[in-house]
Amino acid sequence: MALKVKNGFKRYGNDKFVLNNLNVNVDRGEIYGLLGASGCGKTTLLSCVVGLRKLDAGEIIVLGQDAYGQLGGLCGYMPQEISLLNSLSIFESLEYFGMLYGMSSTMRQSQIKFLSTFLDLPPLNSCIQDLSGGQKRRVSLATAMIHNPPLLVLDEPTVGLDPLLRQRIWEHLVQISRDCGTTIILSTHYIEETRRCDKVGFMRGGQLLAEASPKSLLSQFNCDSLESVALQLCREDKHILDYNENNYTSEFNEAVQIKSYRKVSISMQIHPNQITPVVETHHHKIIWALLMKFWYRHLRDWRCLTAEFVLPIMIILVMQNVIGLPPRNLKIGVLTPNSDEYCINNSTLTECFANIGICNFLQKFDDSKVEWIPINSYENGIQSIRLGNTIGLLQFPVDFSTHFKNRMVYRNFASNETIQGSTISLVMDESNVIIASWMKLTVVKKYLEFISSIASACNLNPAIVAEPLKFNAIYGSMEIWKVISYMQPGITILTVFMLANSIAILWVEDREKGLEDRDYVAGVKLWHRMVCYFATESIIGFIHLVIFFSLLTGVYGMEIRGSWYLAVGLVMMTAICGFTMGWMFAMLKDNVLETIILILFMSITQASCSGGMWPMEMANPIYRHLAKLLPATIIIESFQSICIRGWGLSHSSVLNGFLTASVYIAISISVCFLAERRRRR
Ligand SMILES: Nc1ncnc2c1ncn2[C@@H]1O[C@H](COP(=O)(O)OP(=O)(O)OP(=O)(O)O)[C@@H](O)[C@H]1O
Repeated sequence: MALKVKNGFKRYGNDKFVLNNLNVNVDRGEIYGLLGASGCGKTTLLSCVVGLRKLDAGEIIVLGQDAYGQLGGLCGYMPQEISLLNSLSIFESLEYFGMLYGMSSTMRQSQIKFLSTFLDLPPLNSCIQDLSGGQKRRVSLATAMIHNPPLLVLDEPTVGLDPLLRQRIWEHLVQISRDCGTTIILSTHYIEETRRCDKVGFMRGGQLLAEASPKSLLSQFNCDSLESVALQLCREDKHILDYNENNYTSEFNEAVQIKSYRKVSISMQIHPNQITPVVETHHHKIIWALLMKFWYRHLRDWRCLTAEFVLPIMIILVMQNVIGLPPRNLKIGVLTPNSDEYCINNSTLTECFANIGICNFLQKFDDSKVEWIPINSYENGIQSIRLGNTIGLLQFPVDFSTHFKNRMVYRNFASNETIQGSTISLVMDESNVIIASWMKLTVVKKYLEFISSIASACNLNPAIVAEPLKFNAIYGSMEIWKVISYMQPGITILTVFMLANSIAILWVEDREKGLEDRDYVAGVKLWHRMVCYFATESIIGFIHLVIFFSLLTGVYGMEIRGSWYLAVGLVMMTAICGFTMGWMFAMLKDNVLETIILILFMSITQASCSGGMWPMEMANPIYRHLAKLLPATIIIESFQSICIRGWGLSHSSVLNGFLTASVYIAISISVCFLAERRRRR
């Protein structure tokens, strides 16, 4: 027996049973036509037959294999959807499946030649995405038949094909079933074409109403067409009270009731080839085929090319040219009450107190960063800020130079008038806190330079007037506002992680289009996919690494003070961690949009809470602890320690980065296997 389903039950979640105590018997070499209304459970039954789903209860024996699982080369499966990769050509698609089934190159070539003539396929170099619906179905049928399997499971194979081609296909199916003993199980909505079947099964509400040869059904029901038999079977089904006869064309109405199994007769056809075939899996050919597919897809799909190569370059360019650069052309109003003292002596700046003018102070500023806008009154200065024409007002009191000189000369004995007359005031638009902070820091720095130059001109040690504070850097730079050097390691890790994560989208897209299921039936296991994704994604991760390191260190002066091996190793571990987590997302989600939202959620959370852009020391303590659960947090800290501090593996901070990545990789892979087990139930 080729297929035996005994008391099969199946339902999705807690819904009603889709297969409800179903019994099906298909002999070897038989063509079995499965008929029934849309939604009666034909596809569900076929997916259980090919091992995509498990029955909830009951028994299913396929080609003598009392096991649920992949049939590999034993079965050729044509699902209802096209389920072919759009970016491959017809030839590549057929080659791909031929390789999955472990066919030799010569066998593949001769089968492709035969099928392309027999099914009247378009030129073999045509891309799948450029084919019409009918052409795609023919290619899909060809891929199911490429390896001459002992069992063909075809879900609506002739939909959308012209009558001549349908006729040819039927002739071929009859021929291979007679000559090669191929068992063919197919579902169709064209009732009359199943006259050529050895047996037909009428399905309704998850059960078979009848199962017999077309001839015996016609004589049993005394009808001249199978369509009339179907109609009569429905009429006789007394549980269906509201059946509307006029609505019946090629469909049954849906009704799910528990009914007793009614077998009309069984046409037994014994074929000499009754030995149970053995499922053979050619692991190396499967991996090679998958690698070929992934490679072509990555090279041909512009979305992959953009995400993988253009996006990282764009991120670096945007980051380096936007974040952390000093401001340019900040418009600051400057109020100097009596303009004649603006510059008291512009010629001999080396004389004591000759460089004490307002202009000497303002000249300390970089013209490209600050643009001084002369203002004639305090009110106008404030108005100018309110109107958004300037972002601040630097106000000098009347006789600033004289008072400032007196303040330096009299020091402790300076009067209040002198102190007030030498005090510069700055009013800022504080709505932009980053610009305001930069300006205030810069004014203090320039003020210290200003008085230091006055001290030098008066033959005093400038250190006397400097602030009595000394700052030193063990790691990092003393340059104020060098935020970018803090962010570079974080952004590298976050971007590599996010890009690697996005593999989940391709994986789920394949599942949505039925590619994953079709591969599964052909013998592709989860670990095969993982090996191939590991190989391709590691290469892509390495390319990202080269892009990041060459641009950041080569062009933008990022320093790697520690070991390059460690830095490269950690970024590669990040990529692996990112794509294995991507696999995990893909195994947990079935919808592309949900997957994109999940990746976005992960990326945004990590970007803001992992310490890559903003130090977690400044975060709420609860968040600070929670952030440690994000994979990027500890990895970023580790990468910062390697790049900025030059630390090695002996520092726990660096070691923890590698350990964290390893733990997340292990968790993700384990979840994938668990999810796969659950999925195939
Ligand atoms: N993955 C799923 N999750 C939940 N319900 C499902 C799922 N797949 C199918 N169903 C439900 O199971 C029932 C049977 O679906 P199935 O696809 O097997 O019918 P069918 O006879 O093949 O229909 P058609 O002829 O239109 O292809 C339908 O009611 C459908 O909504």
